[in-house]
Amino acid sequence: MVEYDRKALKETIEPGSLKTCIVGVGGAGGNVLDRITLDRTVEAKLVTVHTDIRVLSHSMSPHKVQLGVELMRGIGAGGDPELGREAAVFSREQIREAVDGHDIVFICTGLGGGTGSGAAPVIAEIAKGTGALVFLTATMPFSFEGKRRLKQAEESLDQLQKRADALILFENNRMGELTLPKDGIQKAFTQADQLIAQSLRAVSTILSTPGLVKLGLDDLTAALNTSNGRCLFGFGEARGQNRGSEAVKRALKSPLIDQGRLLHQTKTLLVHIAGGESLTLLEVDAIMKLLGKNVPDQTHILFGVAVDAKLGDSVCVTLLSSLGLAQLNTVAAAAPPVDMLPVKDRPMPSIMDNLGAPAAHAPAPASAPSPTLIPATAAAPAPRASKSSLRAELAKSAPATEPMDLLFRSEEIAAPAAPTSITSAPLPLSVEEVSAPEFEPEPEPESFLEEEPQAEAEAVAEATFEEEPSPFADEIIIEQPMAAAHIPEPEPEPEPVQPVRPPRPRIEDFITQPAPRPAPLPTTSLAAVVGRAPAPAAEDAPYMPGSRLASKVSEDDEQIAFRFGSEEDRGRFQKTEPVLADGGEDLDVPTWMRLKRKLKR
Ligand SMILES: Nc1nc2c(ncn2[C@@H]2O[C@H](COP(=O)(O)OP(=O)(O)OP(=O)(O)O)[C@@H](O)[C@H]2O)c(=O)[nH]1
Repeated sequence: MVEYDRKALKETIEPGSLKTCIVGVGGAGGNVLDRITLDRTVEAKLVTVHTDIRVLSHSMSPHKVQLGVELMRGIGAGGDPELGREAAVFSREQIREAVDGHDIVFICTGLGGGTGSGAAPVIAEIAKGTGALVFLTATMPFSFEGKRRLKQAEESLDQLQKRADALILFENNRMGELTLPKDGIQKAFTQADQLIAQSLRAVSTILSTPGLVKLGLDDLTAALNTSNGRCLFGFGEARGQNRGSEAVKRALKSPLIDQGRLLHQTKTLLVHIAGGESLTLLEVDAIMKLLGKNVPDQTHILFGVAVDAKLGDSVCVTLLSSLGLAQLNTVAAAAPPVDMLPVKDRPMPSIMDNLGAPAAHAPAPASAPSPTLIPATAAAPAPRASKSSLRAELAKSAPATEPMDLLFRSEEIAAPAAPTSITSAPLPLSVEEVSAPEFEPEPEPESFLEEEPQAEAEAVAEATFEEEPSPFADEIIIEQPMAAAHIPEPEPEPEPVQPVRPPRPRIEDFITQPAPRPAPLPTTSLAAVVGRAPAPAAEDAPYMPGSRLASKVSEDDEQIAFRFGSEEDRGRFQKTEPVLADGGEDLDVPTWMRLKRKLKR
């Protein structure tokens, strides 16, 4: 019999020995982090990062990083992922400092906006660079938020897929169903945040708590590995006499698995059972049997059990899987309610039955396919359930051969490991597992971090803060000749035009009062000219500098043709005959000069 050396296990992997960091990015990520901070149930460093200083200052998390301080000046990314990305690249050193030295980094965000969608892929890249395992927990936008947000979310997701080790995606649409329509959006968000926080807690517990039957990153990625998949997550906790079955029922009630209906479609389901010292094998067996009635025979069940004294007399059941988006929508619309599903009389393979079986790795008979359990063990007569704890039962009844390898996979964790590399992080994970042949080797994503931060920042600052051309610019230029046209005396030599933008006229000036006009001219003004001529109706309108009206030339003005006097400076064309275009403008004269020289014929 293989002795289960509990002390040895404790010495090698104390709960919490894996250092975990949770980074909430942007508004949605920050909200989830606030929830986790309030709950105080996850042992992790909590860091909120945001471009928006106001939101950041209200965050409850103990660590905060303001992204792109000089670049963004504390203002949010305004829904532009490009700005979010640039801000994160700008603050890469602060991000690295925050996540460095952790074995697992969870990045939690809402996709679709600017900061989360833009910064999360950069943060994922930085975190991976420190050697951590990177998990992304993200929401996809509500459909009412429009196609642009969805597109931004999908583009960001694409970048994240190349950088994170596993993605846990939630549909905000589905989480909106957690509340009654009358409850209001605030409650919908709160519920959604609670669920996300719960899933983060569950996943970090699964990864960091030493288990009797340990689940690792490979199991997690297998459960979540569906193309364009959305997370199916259920969690139940119960105490008391029927705590096992009660916990399963609660987990199945999760709206994210649609009262258990969606489990009928999943190919892989991760089941994690955790309890205090009093957890019995009988309870684990009963939980798995109950679950067996809710999943198809072909489902690949990844199964883990952990005993954690902190749980006291509680039993917790976590269900984790994923389903493709299209499938999710069709199933959710078509599947019958769980009550209407035929109760399966198929017996679930019993963990109790399996204990003590010599042929541990014998495949299940083809005629009786069963949900694949890890560890998969062959059927054997069930030992009588006793009141003793699960550990004691396992230790007593486990065979002396290979199965214990599987049951105590956590022993693998004890292998000495350099802390900086992902593959050597103290997880039951090896290079071979990561690059298993069923996974297509993906090309390395292009790095966000190649440019020097300062150069990048300067380039962005230039691009970001350059003033937009005034919509009134052309009118303003046209306005100048209109005023200058009435100068009776030859002007002094015009100054070369400086590339200085004229002050932008304010809209109020147009509405309430005339904008400041050029200095009054000694003889004529446009008003005077127009007054002398039989003015068309439109000309009676108040003078509005910058408007099209100001540049409009009446029939009479047409006759005020443009002709240069002999003393006019025509530059290098001084000695040639002017080339006159329609309206009498000399096209040989530079435009800026010509426009200032409209003279009465
Ligand atoms: N579940 C949940 N989703 C949210 C919450 N707030 C926002 N979202 C979703 O997350 C998306 C991004 O919103 P924010 O996180 O506010 O945006 P941001 O990433 O901070 O980006 P900017 O505001 O543009 O700087 C939205 O389109 C929503 O779908 C929240 O509190 N809970």
